[in-house]
Amino acid sequence: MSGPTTTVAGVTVDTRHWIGGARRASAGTFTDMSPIDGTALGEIARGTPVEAEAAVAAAKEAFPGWAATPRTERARVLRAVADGVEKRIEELAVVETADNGALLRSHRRAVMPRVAHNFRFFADRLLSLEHEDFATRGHTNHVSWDPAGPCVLITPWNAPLMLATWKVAPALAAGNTVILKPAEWSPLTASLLADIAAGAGLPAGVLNVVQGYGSEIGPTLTGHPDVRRISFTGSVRTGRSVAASAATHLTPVSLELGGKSPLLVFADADPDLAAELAVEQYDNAGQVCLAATRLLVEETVVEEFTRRFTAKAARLRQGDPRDDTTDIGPTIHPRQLAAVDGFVERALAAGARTVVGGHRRGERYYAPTLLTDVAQDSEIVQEEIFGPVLTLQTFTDEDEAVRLADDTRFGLAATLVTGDPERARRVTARLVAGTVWVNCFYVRDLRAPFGGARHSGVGREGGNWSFDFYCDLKNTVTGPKGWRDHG
Ligand SMILES: NC(=O)c1ccc[n+]([C@@H]2O[C@H](COP(=O)([O-])OP(=O)(O)OC[C@H]3O[C@@H](n4cnc5c(N)ncnc54)[C@H](O)[C@@H]3O)[C@@H](O)[C@H]2O)c1
Ligand SMILES: O=C/C=C/C=C(\O)C(=O)O
Repeated sequence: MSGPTTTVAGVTVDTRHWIGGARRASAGTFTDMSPIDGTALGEIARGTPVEAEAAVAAAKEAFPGWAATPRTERARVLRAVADGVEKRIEELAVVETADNGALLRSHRRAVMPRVAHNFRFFADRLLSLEHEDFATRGHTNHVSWDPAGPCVLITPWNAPLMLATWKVAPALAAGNTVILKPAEWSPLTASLLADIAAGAGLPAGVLNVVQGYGSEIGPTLTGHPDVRRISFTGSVRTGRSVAASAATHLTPVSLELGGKSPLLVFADADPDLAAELAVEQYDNAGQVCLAATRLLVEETVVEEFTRRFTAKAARLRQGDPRDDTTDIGPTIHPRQLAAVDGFVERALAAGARTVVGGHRRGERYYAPTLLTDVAQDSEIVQEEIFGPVLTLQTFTDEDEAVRLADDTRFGLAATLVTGDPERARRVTARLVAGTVWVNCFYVRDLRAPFGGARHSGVGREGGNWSFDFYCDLKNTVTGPKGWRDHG
């Protein structure tokens, strides 16, 4: 099992780093376990600062060539990567499910197609990047997006390849080179991406993948003087240390962090839609940064809402994520399960009441849970749990709804269910959130900005915002005499 490759669900995955267009081992390894049943999937190269340095050096060396590659050629290569992903959707899906325990049917139908779309979208966007030129007293201002340099991209385990490629694609499109550091609980699809990118003709050193524990290699990457951008998705705590480390060289950082988003259900809402959207929050066993985990329901409809919610929740099937009839899979790691359990135990001890669930199912699964009788300032309402645990609170009017919704340190997303468009406009304007969904959830258009307010993050990615982040914007001012008089 400690060879240079491992076989997962019939797919061969190289377990070494990918640096400068070659595979490279480390002296040590770590064991990658499947959340489905705890089987060891492989011994993964455990990066040290030596490999992290080598990856930055490779990215630095490859940068001038890739930056000078015409946009059309960069776009062509990224589209070839998208084609490569599409050819291997089944393999990527089965490996990702083995590695992070999210539903196989979602990986097949939605997530891996989205991975391909990430590449195709940013390839297209690159070719349409245009700013108008502005004239100032006869001078012309021309804005260009220059490649910035090596980018460090650090990603979490809850949607490994989707979140990695959401950064890798725009960073590469922009003409940068990349050092990708996948999460240690789900490193496998990043290694497959390296194979796919190489097969698509991405030159050596343009994409590098270094595996290992964040605490062991993260600081070398984030505090490196040759790194020009850092994009991080993960917890608030790690985000803070990434930002502190980036400050050493004033490296610009984009942070997509945690959330504790509200779902507001007004009395004028379609009751079935409200319950449907609420139950959707158990997707991926609640391990979704955007999840609306705080159900805020107008008092007059809370009984009906609870009845419908409970009926729908009772129909959810929890079990093996490879089974097509499963709705909710395992928690990523027994340590995460213990953390979820701890949150619920403490909430119950503080007086919360269980409406649904409230317990483990064996060593790897946590039952979908709804708790009520929770205080606004309690841990269960204020802290991100990252498990299938929702809280239910009521409000009596719009003001109280907004006050409760905005009263955490987060601001990633909010979902409203209402039949009144005027109310939707009023409430949306008062919510602190990077994304507000009205009568829907999780609909994503890559042209839109994505990110969070307050502790949910810094900056926005998506559409041109991604290029604004990954590029050094340059304004060129040309004098009124133009070129003729200056030879
Ligand atoms: N806002 C978003 O877009 C978004 C999306 C998905 C997940 N998340 C958040 O991610 C969290 C769950 O993911 P997680 O548990 O993997 O997060 P995490 O912060 O523990 O780890 C994220 C990544 O950071 C690395 N890391 C750890 N220490 C580091 C250090 N000192 N320097 C550099 N890198 C380091 C890890 O190895 C991993 O690759 C949740 O808080 C969730 O809300 C946010
Ligand atoms: O769990 C978090 C999911 C984040 C989603 C995105 O970043 C996206 O859809 O691009």
